[in-house]
Amino acid sequence: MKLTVDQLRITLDHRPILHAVSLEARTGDVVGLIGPNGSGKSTLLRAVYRSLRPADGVVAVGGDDVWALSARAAARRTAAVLQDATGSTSGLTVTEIVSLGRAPHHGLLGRDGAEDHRAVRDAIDRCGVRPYADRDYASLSGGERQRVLLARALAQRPRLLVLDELTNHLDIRARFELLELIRTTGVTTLAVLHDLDLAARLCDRIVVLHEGTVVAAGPVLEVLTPEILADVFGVHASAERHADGVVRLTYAAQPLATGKDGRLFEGESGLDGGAAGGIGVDGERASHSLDAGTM
Ligand SMILES: Nc1ncnc2c1ncn2[C@@H]1O[C@H](COP(=O)(O)OP(=O)(O)OP(=O)(O)O)[C@@H](O)[C@H]1O
Repeated sequence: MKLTVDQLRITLDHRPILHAVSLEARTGDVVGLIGPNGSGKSTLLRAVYRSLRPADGVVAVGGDDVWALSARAAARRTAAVLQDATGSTSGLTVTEIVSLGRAPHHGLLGRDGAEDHRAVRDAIDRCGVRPYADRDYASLSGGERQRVLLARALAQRPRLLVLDELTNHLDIRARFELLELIRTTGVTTLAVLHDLDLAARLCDRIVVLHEGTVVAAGPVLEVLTPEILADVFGVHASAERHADGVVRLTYAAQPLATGKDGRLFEGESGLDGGAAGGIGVDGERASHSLDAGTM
């Protein structure tokens, strides 16, 4: 299902956090949400999965405003995997946790039917958690837990998947496996990612959030430009599609220099003060030289 966020404004504790944010994820697309710490990514996700009501603006999934749907109806469409969001899991096994994903589909009696069992079995197998399906969830490692939480989300058979730093605890192989899995689900996905290389690999499109405003959105190579990477993330970097079809980023060894007030000095990125993103860029040059290195 298509996700549309239109002119979303969110204020928390009298502080405007999101300023008229608009974005779109077409049906089946994997859209990456990137931006520096505190730029508003998690807040935006909370609004998308209907845990935070916006002051203004609309979040629509499949064309319906999520706040016009019941919480249950919205949960049948959208599943979220959040950072360290385990909820109340004490004493539950992995299979029981994954089964919780079926709750929005249950009738009044709340009993699991054949379809529920199939969805749980499928999700457990797809996410590779079968070897510890009978273990106490609390006894799992961080990476194992993250797989289980993805399995719970997939058991929900959502039409929109919302992921907040899903790959945090995962080793490099597990990251690739999980990202590949997400791509093969065909479910529309909005994923917050800090690792820009992973974002470039996983995503059809990328949205860059900076200080609560969308400063760039579009296909990976159109968005991960040296100017955006310097202006928003404060690094010298460039993205390039390699012969194997994978987009990789090359970073300079050091970040851009910052002044005493935390503002970025202009390095070699050729930015001017009016560049997209709005970080103030002083006219001075960084005093150090930047060696190009590959990560
Ligand atoms: N309940 C709240 N009251 C006031 N400010 C809040 C509240 N929750 C979050 N914020 C602030 O909103 C801003 C955006 O936070 P958010 O968690 O959405 O950022 P983020 O981009 O997800 O950051 P990170 O990459 O560090 O996880 C931050 O400055 C944060 O301190």
